[in-house]
Amino acid sequence: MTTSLLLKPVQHIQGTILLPGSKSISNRVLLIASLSNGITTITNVLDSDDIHHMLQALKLLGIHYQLYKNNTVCVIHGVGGLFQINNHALTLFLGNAGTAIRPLLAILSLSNHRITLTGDNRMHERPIGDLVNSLRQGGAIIEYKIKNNYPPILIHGGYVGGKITVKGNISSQFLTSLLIAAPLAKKDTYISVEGILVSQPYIDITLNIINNFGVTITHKKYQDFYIPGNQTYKSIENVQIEGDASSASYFLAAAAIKGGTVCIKGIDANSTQGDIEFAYVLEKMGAKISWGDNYIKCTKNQLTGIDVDLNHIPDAAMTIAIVALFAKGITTIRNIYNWRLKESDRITAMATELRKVGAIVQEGIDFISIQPPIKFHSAIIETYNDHRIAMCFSLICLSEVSVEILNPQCVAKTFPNFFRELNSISQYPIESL
Ligand SMILES: O=C(O)C1=C[C@@H](OP(=O)(O)O)[C@@H](O)[C@H](O)C1
Ligand SMILES: C=C(OP(=O)(O)O)C(=O)O
Repeated sequence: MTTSLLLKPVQHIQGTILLPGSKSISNRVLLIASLSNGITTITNVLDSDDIHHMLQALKLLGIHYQLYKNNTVCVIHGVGGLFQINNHALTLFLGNAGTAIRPLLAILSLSNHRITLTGDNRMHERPIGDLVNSLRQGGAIIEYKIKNNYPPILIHGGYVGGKITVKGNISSQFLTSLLIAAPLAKKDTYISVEGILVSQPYIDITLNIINNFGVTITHKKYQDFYIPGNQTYKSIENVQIEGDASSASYFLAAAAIKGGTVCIKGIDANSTQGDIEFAYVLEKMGAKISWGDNYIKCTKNQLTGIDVDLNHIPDAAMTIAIVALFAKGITTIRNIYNWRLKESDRITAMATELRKVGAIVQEGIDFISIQPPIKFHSAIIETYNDHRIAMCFSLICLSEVSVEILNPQCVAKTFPNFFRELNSISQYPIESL
């Protein structure tokens, strides 16, 4: 049965949001802490589906950890090397978490066993062939269980490193996965990136975390990477996860469209996440942004459409497509082909739903162009089981019409409390209370 959530028009936006931890950082730190040589205490861990899938997999792989404070604190007992797997024929279900299945594939290719990685239906449509090809170049034996290039996959191990190439144009998560595995490989690894590398700031997140766990990777302009093998990640006593910059985008946008002012706590200009750049894009569109120590503030102002390449911030870029509805003139978002390969075909999904609320939308293979509606249409929004479509379209309640969001629970992938948080900064007209 499909459930739905009706969001009534909001009159004003004002307040403070305390951000949950970053998905990208949480899953990387949980994995690397598990491979490290001691105990790591991680605070502000995100409590969401993507992280539960990683934690469940780590448990099945023999990692001991304790969770506290509603799963936001995790004490991990690292194994100081590869997983010590007792059950040699495991199946790990990873939902639709790209940040779980892809790095785990690379790490599990380093030891010998029979481990199947699988996920939900959409995961079986998300390509992983480029990563498998790179691992095979380094000796890995990996089989596709249903369809070539897609999960589920069966890993036999055999990966030793050496000279490999990886394609950069589909997902940066492939390179991230190779980088996380490389220090534990028997041989030194040389990775050469073929073609353009998409979503580059996520590589900085990876390099930064790897570096914090005591391993240095050298590279030339994100094209050629060198990683000595036979290394050990060194556990860190305490790691504090930054707030999630992609999740911040919805509240920054809400303020820009309908504020008042919203103060977002948990990130600032020093964030290691590329999606922090969203605030600068919003500023370019006209919003008033100010930065402080561990917070960003955004205040409403007249918004104007822009023409931008947002390849580097694909997740937060979706929120710009919604801000475009409230801006003067046309907004074009370019170089976003890989939107099509994520939780849904996000270019087609966004175009379809944006048209429902009255926008005139042009969709290309790698761009979307949005002309705002003269008058908003109240609509029932299909969310395609994509958390970001649900969170983006909830902002339609900042127009003069209500919006109904189908399957609102899908936000649990990265932000289970999203609607509660949005409500906490929303003020309603007296008559709708
Ligand atoms: O490495 C990461 O944490 C991520 C990288 C990005 O994916 P792509 O590199 O596939 O664009 C992003 O969309 C995803 O939500 C998280
Ligand atoms: C693309 C996303 O997720 P994943 O980490 O599964 O790729 C996302 O969160 O928008």
